[in-house]
Amino acid sequence: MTDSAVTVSGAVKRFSGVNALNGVSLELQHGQLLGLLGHNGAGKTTLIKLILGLNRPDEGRVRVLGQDPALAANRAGLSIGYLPEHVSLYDNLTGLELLTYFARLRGIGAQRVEEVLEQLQLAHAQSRKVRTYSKGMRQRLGLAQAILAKPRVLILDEPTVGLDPQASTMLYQQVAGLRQQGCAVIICTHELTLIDKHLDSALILAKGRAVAQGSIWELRQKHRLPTRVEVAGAERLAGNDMQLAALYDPAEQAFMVPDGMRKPLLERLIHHHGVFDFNVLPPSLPQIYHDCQHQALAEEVA
Ligand SMILES: Nc1ncnc2c1ncn2[C@@H]1O[C@H](COP(=O)(O)OP(=O)(O)OP(=O)(O)O)[C@@H](O)[C@H]1O
Repeated sequence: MTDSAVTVSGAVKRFSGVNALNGVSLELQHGQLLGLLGHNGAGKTTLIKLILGLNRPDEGRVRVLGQDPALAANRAGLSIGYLPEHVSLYDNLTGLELLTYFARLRGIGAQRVEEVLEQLQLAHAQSRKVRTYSKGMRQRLGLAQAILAKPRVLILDEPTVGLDPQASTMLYQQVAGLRQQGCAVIICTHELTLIDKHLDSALILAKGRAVAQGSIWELRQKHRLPTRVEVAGAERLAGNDMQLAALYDPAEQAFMVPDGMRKPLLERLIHHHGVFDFNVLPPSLPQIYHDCQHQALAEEVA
C-alpha cells in the first residue's frame, strides 16, 4: 500500500517494434499537479493509458491509489477522472441530459449533476443542445463528466487547446479547486506557457524516455540555463562597463546571466550605476523543455 496517488516504476511499453515507453517512472502525491510534456509520439498517451488501466506495461509497475488499475476488479472502484484530447459528446442531447446519462451509468444522483453544472458555469445552458455549445463550453462539459464522480485522480489531455485565455484561466482555476480537495491531477499539454505557473512537477518525455523530471526549481538547477535580466538602457550600460558587457547579449537586448552570476550583476547595476529598476526572469518551462529536447537529440546523434 502506498500513500502516493499515482506511482509508475520503470514502465516499458512496446508496440510491434516501437518502444513507446522505455523505463519511465513517476510519483504523484495527492493534491499535486504533474505536467506531462513531450513531442508528438513521445509516449504521453501511452503513459496515460497505463495509468487509466487501459493497457498494461510490458515491464514495470503502475499503481493508482495503491491498486493496479489494469485489473478489472479494481477498475470500477478506482476513482479516476479522464478528459480525453478529443472529447466526443452526444451533440443532440442537452448538457443536462448528457451529464445525467453519464451520472446514471456510474450510479450518481441528480443533485451531483446540478452541482457540477453550477460549478462549471453551465447551469444557464443546461437545456441547450450540446451542438450549440462553444468550444469553451464543450470543454467545460467534458471536464464536468470527468469530475462527476469526485475523482481522486484526474487526467486531462490537452484541456486548453482552442480555448481563449479567459477560458484557459477558468479551467486552471477549476483544477486548483479540485487540487485543494486532494485530487491529484495530470495534465498532458503542449501549451507550456499556460501550465508553467500551475504545476508542482513536470515529466518531460522524448522518444519514450523521461529526459527531465522534477519541480520547476529542480529543473532550473539541473539545466543551468541563464537568467534573463532586463534593464532599460542595457546596451548603453554594457558599452560603458566591461563587466556588464561580458553578460550582455545583443541578440536578446538583455543580460543573460549564468548560474551564480545573478547577484554580482544586480549588485553592480545597483552600486555602480544606480539602477534599481530591473526585471529578473529565471528560465521558463518552455526554455527548459527546448533544452531537454535538444539534449535528447544531441545524445541520440552522439
Ligand atoms: N496501438 C499502437 N500500435 C502501434 N504503435 C503505437 C500504438 N500506440 C502508440 N504507438 C506508438 O508509440 C509511440 C508513442 O505514441 P503516443 O501516442 O504515446 O505519443 P504521444 O506523446 O501521446 O503523441 P501525441 O503528442 O502526438 O499525442 C508512437 O511512436 C506511436 O506511433
